Amino acid sequence: MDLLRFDGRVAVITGAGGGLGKEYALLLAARGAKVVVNDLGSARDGVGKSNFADTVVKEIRDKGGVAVADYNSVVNGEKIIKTAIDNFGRIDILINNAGILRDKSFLKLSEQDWDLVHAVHLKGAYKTTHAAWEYFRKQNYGRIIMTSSNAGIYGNFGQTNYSAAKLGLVGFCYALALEGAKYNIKVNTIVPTAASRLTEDILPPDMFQAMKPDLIAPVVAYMSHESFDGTGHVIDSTLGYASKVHFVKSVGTPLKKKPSDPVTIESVKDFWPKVVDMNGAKHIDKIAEVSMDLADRLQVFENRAKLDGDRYTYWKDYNYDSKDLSLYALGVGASVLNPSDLKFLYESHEEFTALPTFFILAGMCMEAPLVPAAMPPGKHADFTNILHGEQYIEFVDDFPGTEGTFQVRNYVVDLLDKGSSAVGIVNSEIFQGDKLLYRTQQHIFVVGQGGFNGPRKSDNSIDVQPAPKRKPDAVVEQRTAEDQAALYRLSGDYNPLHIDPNVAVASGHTKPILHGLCSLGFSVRHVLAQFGDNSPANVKAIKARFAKPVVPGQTIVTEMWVEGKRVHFQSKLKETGNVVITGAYVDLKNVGKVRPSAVSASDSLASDAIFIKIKEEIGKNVAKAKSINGVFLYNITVNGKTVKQWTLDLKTPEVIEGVGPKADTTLTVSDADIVEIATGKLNPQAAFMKGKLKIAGNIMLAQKLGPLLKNDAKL
Ligand SMILES: CCCCCCC[C@@H](O)CC(=O)SCCNC(=O)CCNC(=O)[C@H](O)C(C)(C)COP(=O)(O)OP(=O)(O)OC[C@H]1O[C@@H](n2cnc3c(N)ncnc32)[C@H](O)[C@@H]1OP(=O)(O)O
Repeated sequence: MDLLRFDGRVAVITGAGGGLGKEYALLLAARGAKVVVNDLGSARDGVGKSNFADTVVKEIRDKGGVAVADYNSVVNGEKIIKTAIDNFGRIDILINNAGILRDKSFLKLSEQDWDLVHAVHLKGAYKTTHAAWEYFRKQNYGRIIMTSSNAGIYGNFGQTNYSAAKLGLVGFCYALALEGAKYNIKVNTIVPTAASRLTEDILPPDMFQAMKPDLIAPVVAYMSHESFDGTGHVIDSTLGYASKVHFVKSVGTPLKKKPSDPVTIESVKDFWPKVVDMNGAKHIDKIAEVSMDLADRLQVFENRAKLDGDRYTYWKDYNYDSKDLSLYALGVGASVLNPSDLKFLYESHEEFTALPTFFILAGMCMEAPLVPAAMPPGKHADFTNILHGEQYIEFVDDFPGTEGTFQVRNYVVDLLDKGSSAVGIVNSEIFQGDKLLYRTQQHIFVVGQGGFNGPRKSDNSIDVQPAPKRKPDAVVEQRTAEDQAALYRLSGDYNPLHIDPNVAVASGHTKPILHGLCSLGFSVRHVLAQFGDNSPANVKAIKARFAKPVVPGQTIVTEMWVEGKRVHFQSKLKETGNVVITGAYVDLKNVGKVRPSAVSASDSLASDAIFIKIKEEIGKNVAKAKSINGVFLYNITVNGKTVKQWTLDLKTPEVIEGVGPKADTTLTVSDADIVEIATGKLNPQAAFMKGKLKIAGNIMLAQKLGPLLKNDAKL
């Protein structure tokens, strides 16, 4: 990297007779700047005189640098700037470093102590800066450094005068940075902690030794360089470390429940914990954003109150298109390895459609803090303590299409007190124009925030239903991927609990957990494929409770029971046996053919059809395929005796038992072709491209079968 040089630049450094100022002067001079070494030469209380500046100038000159000494007080800042102009004809860099202390506890602090400290730090910086400003503006170039202090930012006992002046410099820097922006004048602030005349008997001796000013000088020099583009930054630096400091503002709260309520001293008291709750606090960059931010929050508040009086209500628009559907389907485990999933993944598929659970997303209200706002005084809800407890969706009109815009009304219907925890019940109604398409209900479990004497039950709650006490009618298992939550979150639930290990641990988990809706998406796919003809439009309603967390990578085992048009289900983890979804059901319009759960029914049917044809072609007896956990076992028999046996392993983590191409679709479309592919007479890729074959899964199956069957045909 090229050295950052200051050739041709003139720097004025106040208080440069020792400590930090001296280091700045030495470093800038060594890199080619002409330097005005200003120092009044007094002790740290501003009393006395010495010739420190000459010593520094000599050191610079001895090393071949260019410098002049200046003994004016910063209170006469214009004289210091004149020294630069008289000697070097210009000024490019101004480092306001001079300072004094008059430390006393506030009771003993005199007005003179106050004024003197302000005169040197704040007024001194004003005087030098004001004098330099006209030059900076004319030449369209300037670099200004203010010097603040941790005492100003955090306050320090016995330094009320100094703390006030030092924070004043931060405000000065922020405002001046705005005024200088269009003239290429960058104004920044250093918050140094270093060994200097100001700190020598304040810091412990060991620390005093380690806090060398020369570790801070490069930071200040960089911020003074022409390549430095930042402005309005406050940079804390010590011990060779630097960090940015800025203010943050809490999310805050309206001080009333509804817009029509008055703000009273009591309501302020009630809402105070939310006023000072710093979870989700953010930095605001510009003064204009303060009012914009407030307007946004008040808008949410107004929206919340729309239509529903006392309820916390929030209206929003929700847009989606085919890409959202495919991304969601991938997030809940659909895969091209599973031919019957293609219609959820491929927008050109002739049956392309959304999974029914996709539509739950419109009702998820991540952007408006509905449950947090509904919490009673002294209780709070945020991403560190909420868990998705239950979910319901009910389609009341036609199944929605593959793209659209909805108008969504979300509101909290009840806040339940479960003793140690709270449960917020959030209803959503999803409209297109005036038409209600469907509704959802979420139970948001707020860990540890109960005990506010609220109701335990709600008439508005759509409750889970226990599964029958008999062996399940079907079981489907599917492993989730390690990256499942990382993929699922891209559908809009960016709760860090699902990806950030630190947040997960802070919320009491050992690692990030899967979104409840992701596990639900898996299980509902299983139910749909098993009993719903794999047709989302066949679904009327879905309900589930998330009983235990799932970790990405675990295997979801969905157990199903058919009772009329209701398919009860529960989901277990294969690895632990834990039941993770309970009391769940899918209400169907029509229950499809009930398929045996142990065999991948549709794949088996497709391959059976192939075998019948193969039998005709090769004149051999081919036994029916059997499937054990997705591995097909085929027997070639001659005169009742097995002469050859082979397996076709369709099992991948993503292939689901019980889900495959619909047998009838497959066979009517490509019956003869499959045989031709299997016996190597037809190139499946070409057939697919010509649109002759529509279901890619058959191609996969035939491709795998082809070589095997060819060999078998030779028997
Ligand atoms: C603001 C923006 C909104 C966005 C929301 C969604 C954001 C998402 O990113 C968040 C997620 O996806 S989190 C992941 C999915 N959820 C989970 O993993 C939760 C799993 N469940 C559990 O751990 C426990 O059931 C647990 C901890 C929930 C409860 O266990 P326990 O404390 O042991 O409860 P228990 O003693 O059994 O019961 C106490 C009372 O609570 C009711 N209850 C239990 N589980 C519930 C649940 N899951 N949902 C709703 N209510 C539940 C019980 O019925 C009982 O009440 P009562 O005595 O009145 O019957």
